[in-house]
Amino acid sequence: MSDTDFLLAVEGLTVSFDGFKAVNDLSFYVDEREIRVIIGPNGAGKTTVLDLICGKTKATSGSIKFRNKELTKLRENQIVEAGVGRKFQTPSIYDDLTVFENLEISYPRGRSVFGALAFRRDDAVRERVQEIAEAIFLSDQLQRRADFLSHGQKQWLEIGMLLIQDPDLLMLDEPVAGMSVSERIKTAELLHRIIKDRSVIVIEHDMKFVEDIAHKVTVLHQGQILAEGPMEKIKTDPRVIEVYLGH
Ligand SMILES: Nc1ncnc2c1ncn2[C@@H]1O[C@H](COP(=O)(O)OP(=O)(O)OP(=O)(O)O)[C@@H](O)[C@H]1O
Repeated sequence: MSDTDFLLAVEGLTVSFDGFKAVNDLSFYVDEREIRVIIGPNGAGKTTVLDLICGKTKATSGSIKFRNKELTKLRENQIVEAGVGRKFQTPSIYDDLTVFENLEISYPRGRSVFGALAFRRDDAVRERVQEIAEAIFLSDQLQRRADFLSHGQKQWLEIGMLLIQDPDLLMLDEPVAGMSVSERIKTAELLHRIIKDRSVIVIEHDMKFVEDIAHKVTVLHQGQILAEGPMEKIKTDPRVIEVYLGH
């Protein structure tokens, strides 16, 4: 297949579990600096799509090109190194560490194998932690143990732990589940700010939040695309209302 200008090009992607095609000949394309939201009923294949992109699940057939690099042949850690970050539904932060420490341990390991310039790196790490903490609304919580944070703050911290690795594509599975209204608004703000130099794919069920963030919405149904486009169009699409929004 030819090279594309898209950040992510998914083509003919299929995964079959014991003959059941959870994702079935799926193709979609994500632009640079785009927020793409994937919606659809339970079991539509949304989480499986993210699992395929990050290499947690191997495709049966099809292609996933990220900056024209084929991801289906790579291992999970190679996909992370290529610049793809993934946040799962349940936070995987270290409860007994502070916010600072959680961010610090997520800072990507330097290329200097011998630890040269370590003291300069420390400064760089501190600066970067500070910068990320500000972006995720936690700069006044740096010395707080993570288990004392609110549910929403924990979600932000985990986003911060991915952001500190500076991924070009960030994938979030229901990031605002369980958040208060004001936390949801701040999360939308956060996403709009971080796409200055990356793209984001979000799985979401909260339609108000989808409206606030999505540049484009992809509606999945039975492992295939039912509809795709801006939210204003998706909202009024009779097929989407029938299988999802109307419920
Ligand atoms: N490892 C697996 N083995 C067998 N079946 C699987 C596996 N992973 C997912 N499935 C099936 O694939 C289908 C799609 O699941 P998936 O979790 O991707 O849906 P979803 O759209 O994310 O749903 P939800 O909104 O409920 O999270 C489901 O029928 C699920 O049972």
